[in-house]
Amino acid sequence: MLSLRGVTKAYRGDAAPFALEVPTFDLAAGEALALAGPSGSGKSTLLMMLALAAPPDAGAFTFDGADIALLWRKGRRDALAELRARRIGVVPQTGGLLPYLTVAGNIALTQRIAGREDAARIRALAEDLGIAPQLSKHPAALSVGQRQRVSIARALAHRPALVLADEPTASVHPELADAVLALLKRECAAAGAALLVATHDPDRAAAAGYPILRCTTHAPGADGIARSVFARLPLAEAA
Ligand SMILES: Nc1ncnc2c1ncn2[C@@H]1O[C@H](COP(=O)(O)OP(=O)(O)OP(=O)(O)O)[C@@H](O)[C@H]1O
Repeated sequence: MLSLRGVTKAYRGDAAPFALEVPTFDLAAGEALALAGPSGSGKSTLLMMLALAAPPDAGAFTFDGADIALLWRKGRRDALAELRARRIGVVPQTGGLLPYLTVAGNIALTQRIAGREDAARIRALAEDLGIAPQLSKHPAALSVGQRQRVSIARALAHRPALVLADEPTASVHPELADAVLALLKRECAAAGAALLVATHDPDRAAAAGYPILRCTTHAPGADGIARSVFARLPLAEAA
C-alpha cells in the first residue's frame, strides 16, 4: 500500500543542515506501526512526506497504486491534494478542531472534503469512541481527551487507507495517552486503515501493542549534515 525506496529529504539552507534517509520502507494495508526517534530526528518530516504535503528530494515513493515521486516531479499538486483528501487521515498533536463547528461538523469535515458524506459513519465512530453525547457540542466544551477522540473520528470518517498521527499523545496525561494510543489502533484496525504514529515514547507505544520502527541518528559528519535513517526491511524479506 505504501512503499519507499532510497528516499531522501534534506534541509540544507540553515545553520544546522539535516538529511532524512529512507532506504526501504513498506507498510501493508491495515498494518499499525510506531515511528520512534528523539526530538529533531525527522519523524514529522517523514510524516509530512507520507501525507503528500512535502516532496522527497529523490527516490521511489508509491502509495495506493500512485507514483507519488512522479506526481511531485510533474508538479501535479491537484492530484496529490485529491489523493490526500480521499485516502489519508491525520491526527494532529493537539485537537486541531475548528472552534465554530460542532463535534459532528468537525468530524464531517474530512467527508465533505473527500466528497463522501456519511452521517451513519459519523454516528458509528462517535458511539465507538464514546463521544456520541458530545456530537452537538462545540470543541471548547470538551475535555482534552474527548477532543483527541474527536480528532481520531475525524481522521477516520472518510474511510482513508492510511492514518498518520504525529505525537497524538504529547499533550495528554499518561493514563489518557495509553487510552488514545489504544483507541487509535483499535479504530484503524476496525476500518482496515494502515496506521503510522510518530512518538518519542516507544515504550508506551509498545505497551499499547504497536510494533516499533526506531530511527538511527548520525551526528554531523565532515559535510556538517546531521542524518537520520528510517529503515524497514521489505515485507517479503521480513516475513
Ligand atoms: N522547514 C524546515 N526547514 C529547515 N529545517 C527544518 C525544517 N523542518 C524541520 N527542520 C529540521 O529537520 C530536523 C528534523 O525535524 P522534525 O520536526 O522532522 O523532527 P521530529 O523528530 O519530528 O522532532 P520533534 O520530536 O521534536 O517534533 C530538525 O533538525 C529540524 O530543525
